[in-house]
Amino acid sequence: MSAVLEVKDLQIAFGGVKAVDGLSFDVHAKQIVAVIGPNGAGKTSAFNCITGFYKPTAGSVLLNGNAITGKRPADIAAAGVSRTFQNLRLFPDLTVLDNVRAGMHLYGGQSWADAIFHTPRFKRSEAWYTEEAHRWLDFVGYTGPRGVPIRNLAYGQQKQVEIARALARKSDLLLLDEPAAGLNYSEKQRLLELCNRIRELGTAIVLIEHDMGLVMEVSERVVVMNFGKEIAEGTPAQVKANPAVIEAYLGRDEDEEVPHGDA
Ligand SMILES: Nc1ncnc2c1ncn2[C@@H]1O[C@H](COP(=O)(O)OP(=O)(O)OP(=O)(O)O)[C@@H](O)[C@H]1O
Repeated sequence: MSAVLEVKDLQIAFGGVKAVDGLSFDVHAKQIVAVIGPNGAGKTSAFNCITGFYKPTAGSVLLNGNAITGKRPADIAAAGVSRTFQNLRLFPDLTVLDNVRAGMHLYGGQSWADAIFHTPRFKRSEAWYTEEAHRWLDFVGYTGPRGVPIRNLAYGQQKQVEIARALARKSDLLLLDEPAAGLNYSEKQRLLELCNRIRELGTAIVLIEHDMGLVMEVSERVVVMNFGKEIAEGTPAQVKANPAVIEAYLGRDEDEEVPHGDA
């Protein structure tokens, strides 16, 4: 079976800094791949290249065998890539429901005329968007209020809504940038279980994550970056035992976790 995502020798430089310097990995349907590495290793820059927020200096990105390298973020999203952000990017004044609905208009098929004249087609599809939004909020296990502005919610709830919004696009590939950051223990457990249910939908997941307990439990493969370079790739067990990985984390910042911890 061909890969959902193929990243080949991806590179991006900012002035003299090679933020990503030769990253290659594949992700297949129903696979969860983690990208780990110390702060500043280049993980988010890699996500930004894959999703079109940055134009790679070299290398290629293929989605279901088709090159999406350097395309605009909206085109890459429409092609089937959804993402969440390290610092949430929701519309703070829109309601929970409208934030999720906003994620769906990419593939809505409504015309301006439908929207202006509120045609039956428009009303039908608006009702459908609302139903779908509720369905995805249920799917992620969101139990908070749905008609209030998102800015009123606790951080963990906002993160759930961001994942619901990404899922509502029904993409083949979901990129999660530090989904466990700021979550408490039980929220992390629910996230782990959610990742497994997303996998069952047939969606491929790539996650950047510092919580090594979560990474080791949820991922099939782990890609390790340090100073822009890919220093290891393998199963969680292989990566944990890799001397280059242990070395990279020993030179880490105080607040980073070591991959052989079970936290
Ligand atoms: N837009 C940019 N302009 C200049 N330098 C950048 C830009 N984006 C990233 N960098 C640099 O690229 C390097 C990699 O940063 P990046 O944010 O990708 O790392 P990261 O692995 O995601 O780190 P963290 O775990 O802290 O989020 C860093 O040195 C960073 O300062």
